[in-house]
Amino acid sequence: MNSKPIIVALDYADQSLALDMAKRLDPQQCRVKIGKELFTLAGPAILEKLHELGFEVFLDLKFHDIPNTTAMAVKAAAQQGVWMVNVHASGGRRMMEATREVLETVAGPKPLLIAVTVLTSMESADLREIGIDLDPQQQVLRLASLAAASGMDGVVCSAQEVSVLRAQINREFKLVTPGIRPAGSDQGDQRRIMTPAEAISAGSDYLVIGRPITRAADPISVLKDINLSLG
Ligand SMILES: O=c1ccn([C@@H]2O[C@H](COP(=O)(O)O)[C@@H](O)[C@H]2O)c(=O)[nH]1
Repeated sequence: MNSKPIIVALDYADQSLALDMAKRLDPQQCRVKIGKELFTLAGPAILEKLHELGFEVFLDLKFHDIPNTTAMAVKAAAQQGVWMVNVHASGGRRMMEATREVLETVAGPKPLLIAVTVLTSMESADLREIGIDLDPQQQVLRLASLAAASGMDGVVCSAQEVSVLRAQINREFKLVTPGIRPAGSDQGDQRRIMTPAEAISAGSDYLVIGRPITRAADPISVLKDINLSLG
């Protein structure tokens, strides 16, 4: 297990709430993630503020567009100094390869480039409705193998697929898993879930956790307990 596997999802409708939470968190204990809601509200300034607080930031905008547009968006993210950025694997090989190639033109440290496979909120019935007659695990395996062949550093998947992926893909390939729910916490809109300790023992590299921490009465003690549960 890496020394800092938790990524706290700062999903807030107000940047001051996100920054208040960030100031309570310790950058030695976790990384943070900015998603569509907060980035749309606050823009790149929020990244700068989190960097000033000492955090490594996962910019979770899940880019999905034609190759040139996606590559330029990834380049812009890299220029903001983010630690991790992602695209949708379903954008295809040429799109992912374009994002890998564009990072070669960026000076300085490069972000981890990660592809989203099947959203953790989706189950078989959701896939069927969009014309995919595979179960989530089969579709995750298919997209993860395409992502690896297209030069990605890893994938977003659910922890439920991690042990199967670990058996097939090299150890350096990062497995980033949202849909993490400590025992007894509300599942909400997530469908393919696992507890933090189960996800780590299955082989997840990074656990993305939002509401179970940020909506808790005492977020810092929840984060501490989760870190302790990982051993
Ligand atoms: O497949 C995916 C990809 C991204 N996410 C993001 O992770 C967090 C999870 O938040 P919780 O509150 O712990 O459910 C959220 O920001 C999602 O946008 C995901 O859940 N699943």
